[in-house]
Amino acid sequence: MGLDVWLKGLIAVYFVLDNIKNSDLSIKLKVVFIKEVMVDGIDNEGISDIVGAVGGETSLDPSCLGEIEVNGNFAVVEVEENKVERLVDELDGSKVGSSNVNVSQIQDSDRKKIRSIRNYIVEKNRLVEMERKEEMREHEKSIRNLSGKERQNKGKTILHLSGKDRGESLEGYKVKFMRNRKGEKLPETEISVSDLVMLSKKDPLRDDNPTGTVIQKTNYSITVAFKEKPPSFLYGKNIRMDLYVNDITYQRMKDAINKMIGSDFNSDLRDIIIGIQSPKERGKTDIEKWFNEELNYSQRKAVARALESEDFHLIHGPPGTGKTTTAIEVIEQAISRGKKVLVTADSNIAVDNILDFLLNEGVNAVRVGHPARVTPKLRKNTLDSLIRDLNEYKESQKAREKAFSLKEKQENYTHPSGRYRRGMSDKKIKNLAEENKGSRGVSPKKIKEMAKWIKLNEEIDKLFEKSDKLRDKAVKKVLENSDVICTTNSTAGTELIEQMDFDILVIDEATQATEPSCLIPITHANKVIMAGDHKQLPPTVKNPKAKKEGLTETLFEKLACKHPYTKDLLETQYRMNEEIMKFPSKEFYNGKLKPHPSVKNHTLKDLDLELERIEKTLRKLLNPENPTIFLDTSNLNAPERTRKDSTSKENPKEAKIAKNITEEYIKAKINQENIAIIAPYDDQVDLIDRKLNYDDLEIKTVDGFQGREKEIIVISLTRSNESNEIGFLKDLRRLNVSLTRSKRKLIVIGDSSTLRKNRTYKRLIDYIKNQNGYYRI
Ligand SMILES: Nc1ncnc2c1ncn2[C@@H]1O[C@H](COP(=O)(O)OP(=O)(O)OP(=O)(O)O)[C@@H](O)[C@H]1O
Repeated sequence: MGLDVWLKGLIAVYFVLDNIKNSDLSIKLKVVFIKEVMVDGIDNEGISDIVGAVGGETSLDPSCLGEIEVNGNFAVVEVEENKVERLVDELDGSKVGSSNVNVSQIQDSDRKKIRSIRNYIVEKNRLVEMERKEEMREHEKSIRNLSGKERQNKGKTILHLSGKDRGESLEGYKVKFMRNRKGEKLPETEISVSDLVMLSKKDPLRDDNPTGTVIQKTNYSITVAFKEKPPSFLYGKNIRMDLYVNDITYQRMKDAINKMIGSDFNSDLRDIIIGIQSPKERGKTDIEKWFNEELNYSQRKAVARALESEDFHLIHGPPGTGKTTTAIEVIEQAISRGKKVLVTADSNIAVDNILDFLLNEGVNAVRVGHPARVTPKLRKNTLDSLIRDLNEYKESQKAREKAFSLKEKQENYTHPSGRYRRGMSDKKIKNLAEENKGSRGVSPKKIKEMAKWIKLNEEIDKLFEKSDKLRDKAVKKVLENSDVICTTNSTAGTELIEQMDFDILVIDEATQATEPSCLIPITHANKVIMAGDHKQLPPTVKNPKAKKEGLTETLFEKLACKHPYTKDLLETQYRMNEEIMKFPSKEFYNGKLKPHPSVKNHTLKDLDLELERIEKTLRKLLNPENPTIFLDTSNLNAPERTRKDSTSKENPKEAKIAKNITEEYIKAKINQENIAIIAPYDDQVDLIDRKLNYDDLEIKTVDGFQGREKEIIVISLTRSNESNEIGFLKDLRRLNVSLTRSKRKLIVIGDSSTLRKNRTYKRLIDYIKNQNGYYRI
């Protein structure tokens, strides 16, 4: 038996059956030390592409490879140790399939770390994909289960449209859609400016139907911008428009997750996110000048500590404590230290809110995003608008216009299609034309025409290329000259800022964004400051399994729990009367909230109500000097009910009470804009909404009212049943949001016998009783 042994390390063992000659069995045992290399930058390539690349691009035999594990855009490949150097040398920078890859050896000490990164990437991609599929499923289900007409009645579809070409602009190729019948108004619809829509002719489920963004809407027309040239069927009749799912955000989340393995991601930030490293010790920052002199102690402390931190800092801002105000000071201080700042939030509204603050402070900020999704008054600050003033952009437009006019001219000549081309190359056609010759049965005249077409085409291509380059230059100029770039988390994944790096990223409303969503801007950042409140509602996740498995746990919350010292609590609130504040402060913020003196004792009394107009029996209840009221319906027999096919709840008697209270206040000359009615359930909101008809009165779900405030808030808790079920009222973050929206008066309507079974609700009722605000009806 011949035995060869290399005993450098005992990792892989090959048994090679050797010299099998009749019964003379010889076993050659070869022990090979195996190393791992990382192949980073693959796109859709798989194991066979990697094996193929080793065979094709290197001088190695692929049999030197062991196990290959592909994850997203990287792969970990086992290789015989003595081949590692050659593999890295020869494959690094070359191609695997159609991707250029970086190849590096994985050091033994890095192996554990890489496993953690790999697990994180696989896990987060899985959750994002679950959620993406859920959204698609919901959309498809609705299209399958409802007729076009039914969807139109629900405001999700518009039927019988016909498109008109409205040319090309920065927003893309524009098509204006109107009803087939001239002059017919559009039906009432949810589809509005900035929505993504899908257009179809016969089958709204075809996956090649074009999608675009609504850029303008009137009573008679909707104009949509398409990124790609739209198909001509849109200019026919009976086109259908459906509200669609925005898939690009999911793609960007996955791209950001996959980037965590490569050099594109700051490794300290990555390791903290993944949980294998702790945030670093802070430096020391002296702040000589405050941009906002009114900042209170806890806000100043948070600003200083945010500037001092090396990697992550969290500003925990309970309701009305000035999270955004504090974040603005951080940004201004950072700019004054010569830093470049990226500011994001999950929603366009939140980005516009912080941009508005910044512009009022005179900060040089630009908004990146589709102008249709930006508040009209801020549109002049969008990138699209700012580049228009630059010569580069003007030149780019000129080149584009010229290209289009050449395209028109081109139509006069014969297109070198298969029929006339007959296998001839462009060069050959041009040569023949110069020599005034025909060929392959094509006349010299046709050859000349085709040559002209080809030359024009070359000119057009050059013009488009020039136009794109000039436009890119203009974009770069605006972005480089701005101190701050504001955009949504999702749009931080746009190619416009792909190459940019920022010293500091500020994410506002960070507890409303999923972790994968925050990763998109973090790929550009060296340090991250997040403002949010994890005691309020988390981001909405539709897939119940993804929710259960952690997609609602935000990065803010994860870091706040794991590294509490990275977090500063803002303690002074500028919204609620002290009596309204006390209960949520005790329950959710360890009693740390303090009312600013300007709000501590404010009540409805300051608003000059005409109380004599309020019905006598209700005067005590609506008493302006009493800030918190609980109206108990337990003696009233006011049960909840469930609509057919609905998972939501409604409570007609509570709806009636909410209506009466609100109308009494309106009678007493409270401005409608100062009141809101909120309820945890959609169906209850809908029921109340149908009972009241005031233009400026807001009736919203609790979730939809997060981040907002009113002088008076009426809450209808809705649940009332024999089994004392309170459903998703059990999520106390929802209770926290409900109780912290009002400035001067909070009226809670609910059935104490159902609610009291939950200890927190019981304490709430007892607290209001103690404040003399409890009434049984
Ligand atoms: N130091 C301060 N002095 C005076 N007013 C302040 C101060 N800080 C914040 N405010 C005021 O408090 C209000 C809430 O501030 P801001 O919008 O920054 O809070 P927020 O925490 O982001 O709000 P929300 O809880 O609604 O998300 C604003 O009207 C703001 O001007």
